[in-house]
Amino acid sequence: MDLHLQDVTLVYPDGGTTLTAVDDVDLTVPAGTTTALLGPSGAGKSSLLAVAAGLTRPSHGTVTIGPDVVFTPTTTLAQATRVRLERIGLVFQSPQLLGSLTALEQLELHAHLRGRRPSSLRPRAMELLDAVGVADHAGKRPAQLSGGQRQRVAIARALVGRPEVLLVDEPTSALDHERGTRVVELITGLARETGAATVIVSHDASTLTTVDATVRMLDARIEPAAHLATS
Ligand SMILES: Nc1ncnc2c1ncn2[C@@H]1O[C@H](COP(=O)(O)OP(=O)(O)OP(=O)(O)O)[C@@H](O)[C@H]1O
Repeated sequence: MDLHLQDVTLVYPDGGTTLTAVDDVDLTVPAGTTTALLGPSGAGKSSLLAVAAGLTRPSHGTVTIGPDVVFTPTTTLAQATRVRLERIGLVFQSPQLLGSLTALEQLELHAHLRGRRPSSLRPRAMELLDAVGVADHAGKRPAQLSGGQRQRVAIARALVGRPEVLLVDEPTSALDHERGTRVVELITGLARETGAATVIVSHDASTLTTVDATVRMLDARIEPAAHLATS
């Protein structure tokens, strides 16, 4: 399903005044494609991702997945949580894995919480761990994995619920250039395979050689940029 943000504005209270973190943004991400969101610190990238994820209600505008308007200024916390659980995969800057679970168990628990049938969980979880190149480490806990391997487990975990939308915040910030490029390549490949409309927030344009489109945020607004994949 396509992800569509329409006329999205996000205003934070800021002491006695307000701060507009996202200002009237329109963004469409077609199903199965990856859009990179670039821009300087403070431009509003994480704020826009938080609105797309239903973690923050937009002050104005709507977020749509396929034909369904999912987030508006009046969406309740319960409604937003349900949409996030059922339709959206999130990967945060730090992988946020549970210390006591193995890599395989991280995925199984995640899928279970999203109501997937137990019989289908393990094969799908192993398939995804294999796709991100950590199948050999399925029985290891986070402390036994490298930073890059933990990031890969987090990406696999976000996809195990078969989300229609995948939102990834700074996946390469802790990685060197080569590993960062490979992680972006992995995400764009998985987006194509699974059909997830994917957004990657990044500081590092040099790792984004495989994305379908890139847009730049500046001072809370978005400006269209070149299609990297064809350049
Ligand atoms: N919870 C909040 N309350 C008030 N202001 C906020 C809040 N979160 C972010 N801001 C402000 O909103 C603006 C946009 O912040 P945001 O984190 O979205 O930018 P960013 O582009 O993701 O930056 P970075 O690349 O440094 O993560 C900044 O001016 C920031 O100070």
